[in-house]
Amino acid sequence: MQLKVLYDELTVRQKIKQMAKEIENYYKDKTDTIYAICVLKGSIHFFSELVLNINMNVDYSFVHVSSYAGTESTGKIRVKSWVEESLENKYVLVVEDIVDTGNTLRYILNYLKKQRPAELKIAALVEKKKYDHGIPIDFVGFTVGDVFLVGYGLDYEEKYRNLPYIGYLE
Ligand SMILES: O=P(O)(O)OC[C@H]1O[C@H](OP(=O)(O)OP(=O)(O)O)[C@H](O)[C@@H]1O
Ligand code: HPA
Repeated sequence: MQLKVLYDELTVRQKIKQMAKEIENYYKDKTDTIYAICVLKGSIHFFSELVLNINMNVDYSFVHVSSYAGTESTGKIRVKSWVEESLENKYVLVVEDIVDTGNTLRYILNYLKKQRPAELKIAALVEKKKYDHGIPIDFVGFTVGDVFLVGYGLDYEEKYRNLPYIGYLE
């Protein structure tokens, strides 16, 4: 398989800055603190870059879930760690690197909703339109079709996560 660049480093960083401004504008009249949840492992770089560019108070939390084998979703979500604090009355922003089948996000949202946050919003660096996942994403970076992406946190069998750009395997 050959690795090709889809969005170079500058394009990714500029997009994340733009998303950070959108997010800031959305929250600034609602709350003084965003409770951002990073979905590990894939969202690590997006999360870090995003919160560094949001000019308001952001509390961090992490969930670690996985469901992929190679390029296919197994459909079974394995939870490796979960949020420990109460989410009650918090302005929760779930930060995902990619929404593909939507299985991961659906699972996460289902549990987070039960914790009665004031609001539950979603930011995704990439939304894939291969399936109709049916989940409205509030803040989207890039929209792609049927292509398997790597880099900027996205992996293929744990490889390529640390590429500073988003590429695809052909
Ligand atoms: O919409 P879906 O089809 O569920 O795909 C999206 C999820 O898949 C990837 O995680 P993965 O399970 O590969 O774990 P990782 O984040 O540790 O790579 C990605 O980081 C998303 O969380
Ligand atoms: O395109 C992808 N790349 C890496 N991980 C993923 N998880 C869902 N879709 C993808």
